[in-house]
Amino acid sequence: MIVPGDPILTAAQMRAAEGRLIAAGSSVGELMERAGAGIAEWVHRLAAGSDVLILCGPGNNGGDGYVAARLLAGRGMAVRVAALAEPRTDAAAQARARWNGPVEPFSDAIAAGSAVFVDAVFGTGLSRPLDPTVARKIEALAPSARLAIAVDVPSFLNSDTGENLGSDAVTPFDVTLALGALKPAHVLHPGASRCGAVRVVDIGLDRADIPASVARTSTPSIAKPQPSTHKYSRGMVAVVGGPMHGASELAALSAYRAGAGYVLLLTGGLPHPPHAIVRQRWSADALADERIGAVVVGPGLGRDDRAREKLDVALATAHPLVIDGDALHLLDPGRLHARQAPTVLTPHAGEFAALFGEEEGSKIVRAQAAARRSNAVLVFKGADTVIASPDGRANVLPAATPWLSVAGTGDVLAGAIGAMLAQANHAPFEAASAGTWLHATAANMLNRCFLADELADALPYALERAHG
Ligand SMILES: NC(=O)C1=CN([C@@H]2O[C@H](COP(=O)(O)OP(=O)(O)OC[C@H]3O[C@@H](n4cnc5c(N)ncnc54)[C@H](OP(=O)(O)O)[C@@H]3O)[C@@H](O)[C@H]2O)[C@H](O)CC1
Ligand SMILES: [K+]
Repeated sequence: MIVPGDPILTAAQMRAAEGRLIAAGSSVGELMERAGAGIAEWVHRLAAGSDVLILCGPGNNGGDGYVAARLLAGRGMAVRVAALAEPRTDAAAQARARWNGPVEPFSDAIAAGSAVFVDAVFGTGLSRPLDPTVARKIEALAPSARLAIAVDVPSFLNSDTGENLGSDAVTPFDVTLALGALKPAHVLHPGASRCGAVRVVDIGLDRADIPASVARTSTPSIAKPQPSTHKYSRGMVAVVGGPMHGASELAALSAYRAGAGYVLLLTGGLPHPPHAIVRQRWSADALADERIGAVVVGPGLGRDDRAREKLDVALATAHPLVIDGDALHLLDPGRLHARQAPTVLTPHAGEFAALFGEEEGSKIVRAQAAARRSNAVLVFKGADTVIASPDGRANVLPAATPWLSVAGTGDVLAGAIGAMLAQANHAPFEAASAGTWLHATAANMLNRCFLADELADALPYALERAHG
């Protein structure tokens, strides 16, 4: 159901992949040549004849910069190079030696500026916060240039976490050329919002040979109904209601709009449109129907004893379960180990911290750890939503429109995931990834101040894209 997306590698995984290429006969110098050639190609295309300033650091990121400078000058472009420090690796020293032009001191380069700024100061080897004067200099150059291009990652970002190790200045690049593969800094905030357009430059890594357990979510492949399909095989979703009727109504509507064949809303409300939602009063045996493919509990549930009782009933069923909103406040994640059926949790940052604490590590690492601890699929929501499975796999959703930050969109997400989960053969990680993708894609299509109801109504258009 989910087509594997672009892999996202940590610095250690990149070094290991590089090591395997070297063991197979390549040299660091060759890899640097490929990286430099890829960068030169992009810079040549984007600079359109403008003069270029390349800032080089002491490691192999700087080495890539020297190679790109040589190749761009060879193509007749006006290139200036400035260095923060002398090269400290053999490959970077060789690349520096093959650059025939002058190397300006760092501070002079800043003063002169340039139309196109290429940041090759630090890449995956950044190991600590930047010296404030260095940070300020890089951060001054990027906005003053017509075009700012980062080699591998903007030099003030922790590649593994996306954390800003520069000053407090917000310095967005226009383009980031990720070498060999995406890194967490390209998809996790605040890093993701500093990278601009991210393009992966091929440096010869064999896709089959690099870890694919963490990837950017790609377009899912969701099956269309067939002539033999009936409402229960499309998926029956039960939404457990509570005192906030609107929230559970939204989740129910969204489950239909994401393709469910039957939606049961367990609430005390009187019938009202849309009449397709089957409303039934809550009772302890309301979830006994074996045809139910997924239960959504949490939107509008409340946090009182009655809500707790409903959550307990839902947890005790053998149905796949989406636990969202209020139910996350009532949940002891340790209890989920006893469940045989799949469980999906959809916390935002505050709910995540309340459930799992403020652990160290990137959002990906924290989501993976929480998934393992709770034996549930985690949808760790935010501008950089991470979906993690207890088996270690994780997907990071490409950035969605900030217009999603409006009441009710979480309820719509819970319903969409419920619909995916209820369909036959949809494993929970794939269902959660597909549901979040549909939700973000529908929001991107609207891309204006929409109501959560309208977001639910837009889901079929996103679904059409996933039908291939
Ligand atoms: N992995 C690959 O497949 C390839 C990667 N390439 C490029 O190489 C870089 C990674 O290169 P590396 O040399 O490991 O690291 P960096 O260039 O990012 O920088 C390391 C040097 O910078 C020093 N450092 C680190 N943090 C700071 C800081 N805050 N202030 C000052 N100096 C810092 C570090 O010093 P240490 O004291 O920490 O050792 C190093 O001297 C990758 O991003 C790609 O661009 C290859 O070109 C191709 C294959
Ligand atoms: K860089």
